[in-house]
Amino acid sequence: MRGIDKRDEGESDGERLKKVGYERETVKKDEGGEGERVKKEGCEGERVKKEGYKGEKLKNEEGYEGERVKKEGYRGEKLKKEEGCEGERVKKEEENELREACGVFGCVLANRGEAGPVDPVSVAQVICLGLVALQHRGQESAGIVTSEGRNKQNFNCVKGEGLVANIFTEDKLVKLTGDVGIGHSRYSTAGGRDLANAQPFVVHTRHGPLATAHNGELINAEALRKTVLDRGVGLSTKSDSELITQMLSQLPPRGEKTGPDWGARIRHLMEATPTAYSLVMLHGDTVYGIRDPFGNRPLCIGRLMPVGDCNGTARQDLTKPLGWVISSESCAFQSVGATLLREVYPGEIVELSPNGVRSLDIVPRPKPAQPFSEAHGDPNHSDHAGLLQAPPPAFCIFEYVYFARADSIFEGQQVYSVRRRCGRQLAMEAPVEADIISTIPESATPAAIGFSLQSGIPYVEVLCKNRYVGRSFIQPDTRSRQLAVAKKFGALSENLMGQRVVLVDDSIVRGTTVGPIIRLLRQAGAKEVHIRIASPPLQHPCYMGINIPTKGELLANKMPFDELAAYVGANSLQYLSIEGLVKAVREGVVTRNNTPIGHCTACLDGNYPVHLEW
Ligand SMILES: O=P(O)(O)OC[C@H]1O[C@H](OP(=O)(O)OP(=O)(O)O)[C@H](O)[C@@H]1O
Ligand SMILES: NC(=O)CC[C@H](N)C(=O)O
Repeated sequence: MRGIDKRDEGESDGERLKKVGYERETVKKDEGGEGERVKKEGCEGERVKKEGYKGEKLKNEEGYEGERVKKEGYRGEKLKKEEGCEGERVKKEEENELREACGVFGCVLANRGEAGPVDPVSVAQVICLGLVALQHRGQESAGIVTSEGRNKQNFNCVKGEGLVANIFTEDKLVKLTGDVGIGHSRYSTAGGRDLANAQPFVVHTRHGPLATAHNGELINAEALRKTVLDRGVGLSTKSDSELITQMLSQLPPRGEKTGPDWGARIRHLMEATPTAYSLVMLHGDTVYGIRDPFGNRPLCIGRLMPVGDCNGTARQDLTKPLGWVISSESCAFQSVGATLLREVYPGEIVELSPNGVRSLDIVPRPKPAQPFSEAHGDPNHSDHAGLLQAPPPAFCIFEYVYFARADSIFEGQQVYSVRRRCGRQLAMEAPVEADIISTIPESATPAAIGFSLQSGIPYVEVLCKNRYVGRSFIQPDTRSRQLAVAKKFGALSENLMGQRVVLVDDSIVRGTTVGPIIRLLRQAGAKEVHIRIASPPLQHPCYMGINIPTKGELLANKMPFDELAAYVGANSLQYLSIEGLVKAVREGVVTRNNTPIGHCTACLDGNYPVHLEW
């Protein structure tokens, strides 16, 4: 067996967590403030204890001082109803790619008090670096908004179209002053791709400016939009994210007695829309992190740590965080010098302020028997007991398969490890006699390695990837898409000449990639090419933040599975089963106290986590 790192095999949970930097927190005083941190065990930190909805006492979390702590058109317009099945997206040429979700990022510098001098940290720089690390999630536009504190009536804001590094040049970053801010990198799912729809969105409220950045797509955006417009509030775009910002600027149903009650406002929003969103929201000197009750999109919190001097003589206390960061994926923490604190729980509202991190609330998932509109229409609705009967979370399983960066951590496990397990599982489900196992770089590489480990067939690279060609292609026609594949890959002919090759990919969407690559390998001398896909067939559209082409364009829907191999020119083609994928994912999930686990597999089996009311 060549080219395989076997060190990872057979490791314990603890070893794995240690290796990936996942923290098992213990009570520790003096973490960026006076309070004690909540003891956490593994991925599932302690849920806040609540005494009623308003005025509840919340346990301190992270150094908190006090005791209390696409296009034009909406989803409905984009869909055409089909008899007896969920709506299908209206075909739009530029929507035909499997495209990523957006990336959100936020940063707050700590109130250091007597802690002594620290190296200056530019929040704008931190957010910019964070967005570069999240670039794979969205490449259409990006934005950063910073705040200079509670009493300022304006935010600093820079937005632009294209890649993060091209937008945030030095001259732009210096204008983004302030010790707190949020950022966004976007792939559109609602509203156009242009600058008008770039995020964060900013509105001026009676309590000063408010900014939000959103990853996801509201399943009931059309109804919410109507509600907002019926109140006489105008919207400047068709973006569901602007809608969120508008809803947050409104008073909660019970009003506010002294100043803004952001917890109540956010909760009101969450009760009005169950999924899909992970949000960062900026007001004054505080960033709020919000994850929808189904936890469909990822969100995690990190500590921004001092970096020691090059000569090893630290000029500052390395144990005290410089601040806190919040991100769609933990991969961004490494880039900014932060460590993962924990993931935000499904339904949780967290507050990151100069005093630390605290959990404000956890909003339950609506019970399936209870129509969603009834639950949120009732002002007395605070059915925490109902949590037990609520449906399980629905974290997007495709984050593991394709979207996320392999070094990110979800549910206490590294994405890379999950992908490798998928490859192992695939080798068990769909073995094949061959000489070498290889990958279509790069999301599929861990799965190919897993396949190799399981089968005992060596892993050998057969494709050279041009690193300057982007991850996904937005090409207007089939010829451009096929040439795009040729532009991206070259064959390593000496590695594959006369070989029976098993080529592992993470997914097939339209089949644009796999066919030309098979031809490339055959022309380079491959004797046989067997395709193994480390995910089940993609057969249904996603309405929760990922642009998946129409049903009719998905290769898996075009013909019976046993005809696919011949269609793409492979000797054989097989997919991982849904059960196999779920098993590979859940094997490494770290939970606490029987906290429910759940994943959204709607794009694979059509089981959407919430009944779609159209
Ligand atoms: O069937 P298709 O329509 O061709 O789409 C599927 C392909 O798209 C993705 O590659 P991409 O280049 O986006 O990402 P990667 O480099 O991260 O693997 C994915 O990894 C598949 O190879
Ligand atoms: N991909 C996403 O998460 C998109 C967020 C939001 N719906 C938008 O279109 O801007």
